[in-house]
Amino acid sequence: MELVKIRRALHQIPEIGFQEVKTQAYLMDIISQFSQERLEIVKWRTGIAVKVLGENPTKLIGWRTDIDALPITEETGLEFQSTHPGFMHACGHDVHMTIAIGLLQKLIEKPINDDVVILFQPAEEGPGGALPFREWLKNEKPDFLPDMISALHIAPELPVGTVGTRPGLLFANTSELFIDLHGKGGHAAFPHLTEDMAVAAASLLMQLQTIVSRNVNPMDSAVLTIGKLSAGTVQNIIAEHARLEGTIRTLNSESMSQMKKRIEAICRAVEEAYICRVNIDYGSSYLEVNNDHVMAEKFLDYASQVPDIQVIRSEAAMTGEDFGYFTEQLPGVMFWAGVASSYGLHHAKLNPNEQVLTFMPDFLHGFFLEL
Ligand SMILES: CC(=O)N[C@@H](CCC[C@H](N)C(=O)O)C(=O)O
Repeated sequence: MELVKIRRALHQIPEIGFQEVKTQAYLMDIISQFSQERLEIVKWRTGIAVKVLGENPTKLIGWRTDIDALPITEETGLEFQSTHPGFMHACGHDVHMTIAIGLLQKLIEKPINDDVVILFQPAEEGPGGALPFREWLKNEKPDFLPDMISALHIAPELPVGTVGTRPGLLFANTSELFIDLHGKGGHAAFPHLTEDMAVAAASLLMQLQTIVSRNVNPMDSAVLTIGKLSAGTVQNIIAEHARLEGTIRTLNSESMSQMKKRIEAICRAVEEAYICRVNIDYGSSYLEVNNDHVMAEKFLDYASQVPDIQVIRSEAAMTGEDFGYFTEQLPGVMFWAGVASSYGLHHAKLNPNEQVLTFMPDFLHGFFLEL
């Protein structure tokens, strides 16, 4: 199968978490074109689990790919750009899925001893598919729950052919953050008769930015990003509603609770100061990704012996990944795979180099032989 063609087809139909209907149908169609002799397939919501039976299995090896996209309007200008206005595979999950398809093909053509399950998991960007998928496998399809699991994430800043990971903590603990402010709006000419939620939100945004610099231990690490701020309706009406949407990232759950306490205290103070109601919703949260030491070292060792592959020991990053729910209960390893794009993850011009598709399935097949 031509992987570039598959990646481009998937790139054209980006869908957000739990709406990956066309994506699931497309993947099912591709999977149905393979010899079915060694395959067992189950669907879970918009996801799929495909088991490839091995020659002489002693364990079930898992590979996870995420399948969802982001609400971003693509600006790459590529001939195969998104056909879904306002949505884009801006985090590389189209590349992840294609690599998984390539791996599936390799495993069918050259079965290994062990069984392998490939999980096509929805909703990584939100609200999180890993935890409910894991629980469903445990409760409903225990034969599809792997004994160990691995996954990759594209890294635009790394050259193609470079892979990197580290034993232990790789990615942060995350929580989404949605804050709504409600007050009395009114005519732009009579501010003294209103409570302006645009001003309250602006003040709140600035105060939230003091949490990392003033409340978090400088020897620890944390991020509080407000990615979206909206207020009001038109230019000459004082806003009665404002909304901040963001994310909190820490390296452990204690720092996460401490940051939430400070957010709540600041919101209470804003309520008082700006005479309004402030409602906080933490949306979904992800556990940190903790790589199993043995698997990560095995991966680094293996990769360092593969010709034309450069290996780095990565730093931990404040990225979030619901793959953390797999590493919570299973030995697992996640790694970065370079795709040399001048625009990064979550950017409307992200353009991963498709060269990665030419060797990654083989590389993973080789890694599975080492496990
Ligand atoms: C790999 C990656 O970019 N993951 C996302 C996960 C987002 C989780 C959630 N929606 C949040 O924003 O907290 C990331 O932004 O790191």
